[in-house]
Amino acid sequence: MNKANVPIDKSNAVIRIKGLKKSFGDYHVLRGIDLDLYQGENLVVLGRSGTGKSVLIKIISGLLKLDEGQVDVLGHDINNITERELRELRVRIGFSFQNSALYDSMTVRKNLEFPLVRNKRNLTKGEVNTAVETVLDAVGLSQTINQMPSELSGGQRKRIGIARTLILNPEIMLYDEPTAGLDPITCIEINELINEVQERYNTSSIIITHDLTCAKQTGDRIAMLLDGQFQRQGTFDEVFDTNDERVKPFFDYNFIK
Ligand SMILES: Nc1ncnc2c1ncn2[C@@H]1O[C@H](COP(=O)(O)OP(=O)(O)OP(=O)(O)O)[C@@H](O)[C@H]1O
Repeated sequence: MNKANVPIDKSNAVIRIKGLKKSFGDYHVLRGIDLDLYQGENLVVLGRSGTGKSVLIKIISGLLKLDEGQVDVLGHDINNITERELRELRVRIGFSFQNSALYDSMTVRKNLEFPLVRNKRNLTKGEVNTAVETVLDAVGLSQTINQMPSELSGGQRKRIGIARTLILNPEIMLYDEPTAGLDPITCIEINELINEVQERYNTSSIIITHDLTCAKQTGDRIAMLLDGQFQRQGTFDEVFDTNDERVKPFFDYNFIK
């Protein structure tokens, strides 16, 4: 699969992180993170379990306080922001969680309407319907509109979860292990969807994954978290062109060498 040729604006960082540190007691998880996410870019974050990828996402979305450093998201200093500004900022960020976080007792339509009705109260019924239909078309699942989540496959649930975040037209997408638990063909379809979202919605995304096929297919740039810092950054081939024993096993395991 060829990655879409989406223009990336390197003069415009939608997320700018400088010298970020975060510890829990004596455990120094993030030890001086520097990272920019550029407008239009898919940035893949790799790292072993427990290296702090989720902590990083939680800090970016204001769910966790940082200890030291500077984190700017869409022009807001996340450490100096009111609760109201933070709520408004979060609407501009789409989260795709591992478990898709759908409401089991609601149809696909109701699941998609929910964030819209909660965040944009003055929409007409017709506008809500159009938004639901547009976003379902974008994820290729128009036919599921009246189904319950329990009737969908894992891959379809993942798509509906992504549709539910897209319905608010986010500027930034944060994907937490988007292909975890899916079969290889569905993984490739989700990778393609991530690229379609980048193209169609003009989003800038951080994709956390252990899946190097996902990294290779979706990432314009790869950043690898090692010992609390992004010590390797670049294209997929640049990051893995190394004999570093902290890096090589990732590649060898994923591609069975
Ligand atoms: N609220 C918290 N209180 C104490 N320790 C925490 C807290 N949140 C995270 N940690 C610790 O920080 C470390 C990094 O956790 P994090 O969930 O970010 O890892 P991760 O890189 O996302 O791992 P995985 O790939 O397994 O999801 C872990 O050792 C975890 O136990």
